[in-house]
Amino acid sequence: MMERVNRVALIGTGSVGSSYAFALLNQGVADELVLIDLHKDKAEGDAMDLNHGLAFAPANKKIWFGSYEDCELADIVVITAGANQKPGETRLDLLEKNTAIFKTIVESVMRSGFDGIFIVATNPVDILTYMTWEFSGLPVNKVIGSGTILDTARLRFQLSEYFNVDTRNVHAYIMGEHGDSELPVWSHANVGGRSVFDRIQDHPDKYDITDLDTIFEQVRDAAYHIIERKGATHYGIAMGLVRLTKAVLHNENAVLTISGYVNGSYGVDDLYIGVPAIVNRKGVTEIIQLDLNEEEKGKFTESASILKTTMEPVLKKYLNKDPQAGKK
Ligand SMILES: NC(=O)C1=CN([C@@H]2O[C@H](COP(=O)(O)OP(=O)(O)OC[C@H]3O[C@@H](n4cnc5c(N)ncnc54)[C@H](O)[C@@H]3O)[C@@H](O)[C@H]2O)C=CC1
Ligand SMILES: CC(=O)C(=O)O
Repeated sequence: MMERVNRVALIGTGSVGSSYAFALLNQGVADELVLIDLHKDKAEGDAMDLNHGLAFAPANKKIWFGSYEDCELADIVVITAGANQKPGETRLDLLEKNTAIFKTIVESVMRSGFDGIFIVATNPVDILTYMTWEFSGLPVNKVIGSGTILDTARLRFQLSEYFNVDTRNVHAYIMGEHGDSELPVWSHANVGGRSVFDRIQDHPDKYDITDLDTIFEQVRDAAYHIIERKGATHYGIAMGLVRLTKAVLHNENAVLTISGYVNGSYGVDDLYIGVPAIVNRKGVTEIIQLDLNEEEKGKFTESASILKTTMEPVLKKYLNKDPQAGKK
């Protein structure tokens, strides 16, 4: 019996989108990839360019420049379209213009008859994931934001440099807003199974607990540092999005820090926010409830409250909804 081919539709082939398409092709993850962008020439040019790499790709794939009708048969629609931060701008500053863009995009995707999984990366990602869920009418498990997947990868990298251990043996999460109010979950961070606190105590000559603050600042502010230098960040998030795509298409039950719908856990209601979650072919099947310490709980609640307050104007304007109303 022939296995059904899987299809990813990518909306937005700018820096993040085209890097994602390139990484997806190189890792041989999707059978079909359709590229869609308001700037049609860019999407068409990318499709042509990527097709010229097929001879060197791990498997034969189909890539084309398409339209919203192609989303009907897509397993996943990845959205990386919209404005990015200019130097000095925060992610939250992008809310108004990107919500307007998302309304058009998500409604166009849904008109095609799409019934797959949305993966959202555009900023502010937590709020735009919420808006995608509302605009689409799909169940919460089928709408996923990249959340703190990139921040978690940045934290693992910084810790791996500090402790001189392979990044893949460092386990630590960033939770909360993908943005300035995010938090490191030190209480569950470990290197090769040994907690970061124990590891620091094991080598007091080399390590100091106060260095963790500097490590976190580097993670939280990484996007600003990169944007100052080259105008955008795209490779890290592109690889994070491929990781998420693979978790869905390969039904992995992978634990990733994504922007998931939280309604009751972590003391938060009716919000998309960065949390560890189990991801498989159905999307997000479980938000993992960690035992955060008091300081972490406080920071998570504060981050959630910042997101709620920030999203108030778009909830009112587009959905006539009061974000403080709580549980649905
Ligand atoms: N979640 C994360 O961790 C990260 C998120 N981002 C975000 O990703 C988004 C994209 O960033 P870049 O790729 O650097 O921007 P970019 O400006 O290079 O690309 C944006 C693309 O969106 C397209 N677009 C705009 N309106 C559209 C519409 N209505 N329909 C279809 N396509 C449309 C543009 O033509 C352009 O090709 C930004 O919001 C950025 O902040 C960036 C890095 C990391
Ligand atoms: C731009 C952005 O969201 C990031 O690199 O984290």
